[in-house]
Amino acid sequence: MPEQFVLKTAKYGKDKVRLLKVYRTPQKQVAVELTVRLMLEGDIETSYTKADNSVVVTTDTCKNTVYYIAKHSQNVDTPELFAQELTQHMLNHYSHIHVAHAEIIKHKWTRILVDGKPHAHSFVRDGDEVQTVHVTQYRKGDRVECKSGISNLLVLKTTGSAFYGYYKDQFTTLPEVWDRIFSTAVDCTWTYNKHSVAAFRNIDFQRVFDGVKKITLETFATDDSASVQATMYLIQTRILELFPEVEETYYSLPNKHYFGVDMSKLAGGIDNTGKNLDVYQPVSDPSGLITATVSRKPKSRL
Ligand SMILES: O=c1[nH]c(=O)c2[nH]c(=O)[nH]c2[nH]1
Repeated sequence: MPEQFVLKTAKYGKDKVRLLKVYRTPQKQVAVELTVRLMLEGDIETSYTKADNSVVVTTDTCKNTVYYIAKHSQNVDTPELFAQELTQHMLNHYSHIHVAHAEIIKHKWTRILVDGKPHAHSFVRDGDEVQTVHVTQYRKGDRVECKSGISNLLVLKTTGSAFYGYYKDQFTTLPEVWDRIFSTAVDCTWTYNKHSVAAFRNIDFQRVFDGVKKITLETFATDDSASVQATMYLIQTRILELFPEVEETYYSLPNKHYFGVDMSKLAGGIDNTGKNLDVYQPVSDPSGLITATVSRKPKSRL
């Protein structure tokens, strides 16, 4: 190997391992559909630098392991726990693997309501959003890190959003508005501050997920929004206030613009402005993109 080069990072595994797990009881059945990426790091350098395959736990084995753990786990419905069971298995079985990552997308299947009651074994895809999880487990210190999230949660409000008072100079053409459409596709993640395996597995992940989604939707709906930035920060601080086990939140909100259609030259002139504005054109690009990470302040040392 040329002496002047160094292998700086190396990580490999299987991506897009898709599975449906069904838990059956006489009363009802539970369906969980996941897409899994399982990635490994460790003493694997020589497989890259010396064509030494003896250190390679094959990506095919990674795929088999996902199905093996899914077969035996009681926790596939809680992707954080299932992910940690995957990473634990890899660290237990392969002594030269020192870091394992399980990234999971949980697809939405909601029970169909029949006469108002959730059906025992039939489901509908009733939203575009997915639940996301990235668990990283380190052999060193038996440490678990977890980033849970929601992706592609589409929302829109038709009033209760303004944008004015922003910085203006000769490059500014945007008109100020006191009432506009606000629409976005929420992408967010949050991390937990419990890093030992035992403490991690005691977190009520479903409660946090439900709470984050509720805060996101209710704050979006009710905040008299001064900007995407201000509404986003309000959501993030409310999450940190309600869930002490959450250390940090990251939000990424595209500003999906809806502009009023100019009808002044249509059919002799139609007023679609001001109080008469009710026909909009969705403009998919370009779109604003607002992001922020909000975390707890480090505790000051006494
Ligand atoms: O909420 C907003 N934040 C911005 O930073 C911005 N910029 C822009 O053109 N429109 C908006 N809206």
